[in-house]
Formats: sequence, structure tokens, C-alpha cells
Amino acid sequence: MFDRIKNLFAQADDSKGAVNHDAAAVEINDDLINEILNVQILSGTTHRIAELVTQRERVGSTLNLSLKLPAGFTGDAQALHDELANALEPRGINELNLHLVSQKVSGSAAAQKPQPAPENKLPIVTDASAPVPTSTPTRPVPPKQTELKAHPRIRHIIVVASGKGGVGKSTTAVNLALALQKTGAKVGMLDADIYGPSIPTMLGIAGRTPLIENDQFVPIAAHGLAVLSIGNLTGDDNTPIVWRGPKATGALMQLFGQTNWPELDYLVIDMPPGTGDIQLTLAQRIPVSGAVIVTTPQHIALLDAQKGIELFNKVNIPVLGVIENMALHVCSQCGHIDEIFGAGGGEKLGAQYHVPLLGRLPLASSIRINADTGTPSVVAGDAAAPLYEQIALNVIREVEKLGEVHERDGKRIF
Ligand SMILES: Nc1ncnc2c1ncn2[C@@H]1O[C@H](COP(=O)(O)OP(=O)(O)OP(=O)(O)O)[C@@H](O)[C@H]1O
Repeated sequence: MFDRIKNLFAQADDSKGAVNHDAAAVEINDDLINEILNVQILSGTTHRIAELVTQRERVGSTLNLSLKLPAGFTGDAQALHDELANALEPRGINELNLHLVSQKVSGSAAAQKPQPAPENKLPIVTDASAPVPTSTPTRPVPPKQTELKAHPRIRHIIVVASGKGGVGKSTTAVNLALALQKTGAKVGMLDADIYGPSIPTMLGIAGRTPLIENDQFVPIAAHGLAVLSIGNLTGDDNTPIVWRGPKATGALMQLFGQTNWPELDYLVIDMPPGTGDIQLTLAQRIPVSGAVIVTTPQHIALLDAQKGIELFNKVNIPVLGVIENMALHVCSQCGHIDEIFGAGGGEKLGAQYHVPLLGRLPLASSIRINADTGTPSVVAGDAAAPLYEQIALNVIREVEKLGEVHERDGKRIF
């Protein structure tokens, strides 16, 4: 399996070294898209995809496609989506919205009840008499967070996200995980930051590769945490990977699902920065308890954190709160604390979206130095450690509040 995943990484990683958080610009040519649809065969049949298209619309790099499936088609709709999306991606299509309608089967087969789409899979509308929609086809309805099955061994999954890169998301995530552990909880960490997997360096496990047991990755132990990072698989830590759309989400879902996580109270996921399709898809497919948004005072001003909150609101993931990083400047000479970017941004943001401010962290060289040398603040016990520990307590408080609400409303209790 390792080779398979490594290959996936190698294929995707076609431009190592180039830091590029957005899709590399590929000029989209509709004739080339036609060619793909003409050569792709619907698996298990002799039909070319092009024959089955009833409606097609491209908006920028998003392709909306309606397909009328042949009678009796029993294939896996999600696999069909992923296969097509992978084929179209090199042609510049970053998002594929597939609307599938299967034709009625006559006779006894028709009497059979349509099979419900398996959990987390794309639905197929099993009624040919229903007209194929003439309006813009809708994106296949993803499962709601409350419908996702909880992970059997993980009580709470917390995603740490940011609207933009470089705000200190990974540093904060790693210290949050360690501070949660300090409360006595069992904690794991998944580094899903494909653009800059820095967690191995921060936890002193750069260059180590995970063992494989029963076709599953065994997380690497680091300061007591169970850790898995994309950086531990690509071999070259900190090498950014330019991945787009379905390839990125596919690989990240594989990492999450094919890792033998031990019994954990918390799994902290360091998300890729930004609020695009990858983040949205991950948020829709992983049973998340809540999200923590990391931002800086400048980014609050630039509305980036708002975008993060809105993304999670859109997919009904509770935002546990906002952490304002590099909010204060501590003078290394005299210890004077200066709010160089002004005060109150995090509070205002929290008030606007009804999410708490979980904490504010200073811009401090000890935070950077300790993270860069593999002993983050919480392990090193520097001046910022108590701040991270307080943030962890605030996160636990918010998660517990949610648990009470879910229990009351009869929803999934993580
Ligand atoms: N509070 C802080 N004080 C000083 N340096 C910090 C602080 N937080 C983070 N840094 C430093 O800022 C740099 C970027 O941090 P980090 O890698 O955590 O950001 P990020 O948001 O995860 O970036 P990306 O999303 O692009 O991977 C690192 O060198 C880190 O040590």
C-alpha cells in the first residue's frame, strides 16, 4: 500500500519546489474535455461517457455534468466521479459536479427497491421518468456532518484551519495538540497541510517513515502524540506539493482512513491553508467535532478569517473559536508588550459570528525557535506554554458544550 500511496504522491507532485497555493493556471480547452469524455468508458459497460451526457456546463474550472446511466448500472458512483475528475484535472478542471440519473429497469428488476447510496458516496437518482434537470445541475448532495459515522476510536476530531497561509496555523495546531495532551487526554495529530507539511520538523520526526501493518499506516510517536504527516510519506520534509482538487482530497482521505489510529480523545488535523474546494471536501467527509480558526490581526482586517468561519458554517461544522496569533509584540530587550496591530480584532470577529476568542498569542521568537527545533513551546515550557494550555482548556470547554447540545438535540455525539 505504501508504494501505491507513494505513487499517488509522486504523480501528484509534478512540480516540487514551487510554492503555489492555488491551482497552476492551465488554459482550459473544451475540445480537450470532449476528447476525455469520448475516450473514458463507463466502467463495467461499453458506453463512452460522452454518449451519456445529457447536460454539460463549464463555469471557469468547474464542470457540471449530468449523465444518464444505462439501465441496471450497478457501478460505484463515487469511483466514477473520482475517475472522471482525475482524468479531467490535467485539463484544468478543478471541480467536477456530477449529477447521475439511472434508467428504469423493466420487469422484475424494476420491482426491486433502488439501493440507497452507501454512506459518503454519491447518490444516483434512480428514476428515468423524472426529467433530467434542465437548470444548472446541482452538486451531488454530500452527507451532512451529523450523518457521517463517528470514527470508532476517536472521540473528537478538531480541525485547525486558516484563511491564508503563514499565519502560524501549524505552530498553533501542534502546541494545541500538546496542550490537550497535558490535560491527560490521549491525542493524535494528522498533518493534512499538503502545501507545507511542517509538523514532522516541529515534532522532531522529520525523515521518519511510518510502519505499515495490515495495510494500515502506524502513526509515529512524537512527544506522546500519535502523528502522521504527508511530510513523512513524501520523504522530503517541508517540500510543498502542488496538488489540486480530487487528487488532494483523495490522498488526504486515504491518510485519514488508512491509518490505524489508537484510541484517542482528540485528533487534531492541521488543514491546508485556505478556504477552497479541498478544505470544503475534507470538512464534508471527515466527522469533525469542531473547527479552530487561526488568524493574525492583519488577516482579521483582510477578512480571511471570516471566510474560514463562513466555510465551516456552510457545512454545519461548529466553529469552536478563533485564535489570534502574533497578536502582541513582546520586546526581547525590556519585555514590554505592545499591541502593534491594535487590539480587539479577535473579539470583534467573535462577536460578529458568535464564536469565542480562544486566545491571543504573542509574536515571540521563542515560539518560532522551539517549533523549528522540534520542541514546541508546550514541551519546552517557554513563556508561551501557559497561553497554549489555557487555549486547550477553552477548546475542551467548547467541545463539551457542543456535546451537551448534540445530546439534547439527539444528534451524533461524537
Ligand atoms: N506566535 C508566533 N511567534 C513567532 N513566530 C511564529 C509564531 N507563530 C508561528 N510562528 C512562525 O511563523 C512561521 C510560519 O508558521 P507556521 O508554519 O505555523 O504557519 P502556517 O500558517 O501553518 O503556514 P502554512 O499554512 O503556509 O503552512 C514559522 O516559522 C513559525 O515558527
